[in-house]
Amino acid sequence: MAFPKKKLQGLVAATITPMTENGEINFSVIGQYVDYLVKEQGVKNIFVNGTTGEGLSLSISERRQVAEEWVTKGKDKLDQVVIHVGALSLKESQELAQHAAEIGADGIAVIAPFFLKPWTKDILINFLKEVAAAAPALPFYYYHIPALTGVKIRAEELLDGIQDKIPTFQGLKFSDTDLLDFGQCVDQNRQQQFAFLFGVDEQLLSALVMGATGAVGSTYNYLGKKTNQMLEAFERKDLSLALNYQYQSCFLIYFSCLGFGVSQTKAIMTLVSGIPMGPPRLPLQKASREFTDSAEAKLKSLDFLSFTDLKDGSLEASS
Ligand SMILES: CC(=O)N[C@@H]([C@@H](O)[C@H](O)[C@H](O)CO)[C@@H](O)CC(=O)C(=O)O
Repeated sequence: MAFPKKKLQGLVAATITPMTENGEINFSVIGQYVDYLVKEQGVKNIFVNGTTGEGLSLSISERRQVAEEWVTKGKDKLDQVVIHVGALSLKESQELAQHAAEIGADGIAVIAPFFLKPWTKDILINFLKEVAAAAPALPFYYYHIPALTGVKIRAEELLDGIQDKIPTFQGLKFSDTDLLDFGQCVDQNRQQQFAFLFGVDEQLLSALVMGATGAVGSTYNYLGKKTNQMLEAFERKDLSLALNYQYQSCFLIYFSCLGFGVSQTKAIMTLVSGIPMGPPRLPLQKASREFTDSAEAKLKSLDFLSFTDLKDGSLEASS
C-alpha cells in the first residue's frame, strides 16, 4: 500500500462538471477551473464525479475522461484529487476504482448502490470491500448520502470495525443532517486517524463542533475563501465571527424558496468565477431565469460576496 498519505483535511471542493450548451463535457475549462480554486478560493483538494459533478449522469467513459482531466490539470497545483467511483454495477465501480489508481488519483469514494439496495451493514460492507480491493493502494472513503441513495444504514454502525474488512478505509464523507450519527462516528473512532468530512455546507460549523476534520461541498467552489475564514475563526475560538460566516452562507444558499441544487450551483459558479459551467444534463433542468435574477441580486446585496467578486453582469449560465 502507498500509505500513509497525507490526511485529507480542510476544504474539499465537490467539482462541477462543466458542459457545453448541447450537453457535452467542456474539458477545455478544467485547467482554468483548477487555477481559480487554488488562487481565488484557496481550495487545494477536490472531489470529482460526485453529486455536484453529476457523476451518476455521465457514462463510464466520460467519468474516466473527467477524472483524468482533473488529475492532469491539477498536477503540482492541487494537494489531493479524490474520485467518486460509486455505481450501480459492481463491475463498473471496480473499473473506475482501478482507473483512478492508474491515473494517480489520491483516493476513491463510493456511495451505496441505490436501485437494488443493500439492506444490512454487512451487505453494504461486502459491496464496498469489493470496490476498494480493485484499488488496494488508494485511500478509500465511504460517501454517506442517505437522502439521495435511500440507503439508511447509520454511518456509525457501518464504521464499527470497518478497517478489519476494508484495510484501505481512511474516512467518511457525511452528507446528512443527522449530527448525532456524525458525532457518534467521531466519538467511537477516536483511536483511528480517520478523516471525517462533512457534506452539508450550511451546517458545517455545527459539524466542526462535533469533530469534523474537513468538509466536502459544492459551495466551496465559490465560497472557499470565506469558508476558510470561518475555519480560521473556529480555530481561534472566535465563535461569534464563525457563526456570522455560517449564517451568511446559509442565507446565500437559502435566499429564496426556488430550490438549490446542481443546476443552481452551476449558475452561481458561472457568475462568480466567470468560467462557463453550462447547463446540467437531463433529468436536471437549467436554473430558471427567476432564480438567476434573484441570485444575482442577492450576491450583490451581500457583503459576503462583494461586487468585485462578480466577474460578469449576468448569472445566465453560458448562454
Ligand atoms: C446533496 C448535495 O448536493 N450536497 C452537497 C452540498 O455541498 C450541498 O450542495 C450544500 O450543502 C448546499 O445545500 C454535497 O454534499 C455533495 C457533494 O459533496 C458531492 O458533490 O458529491
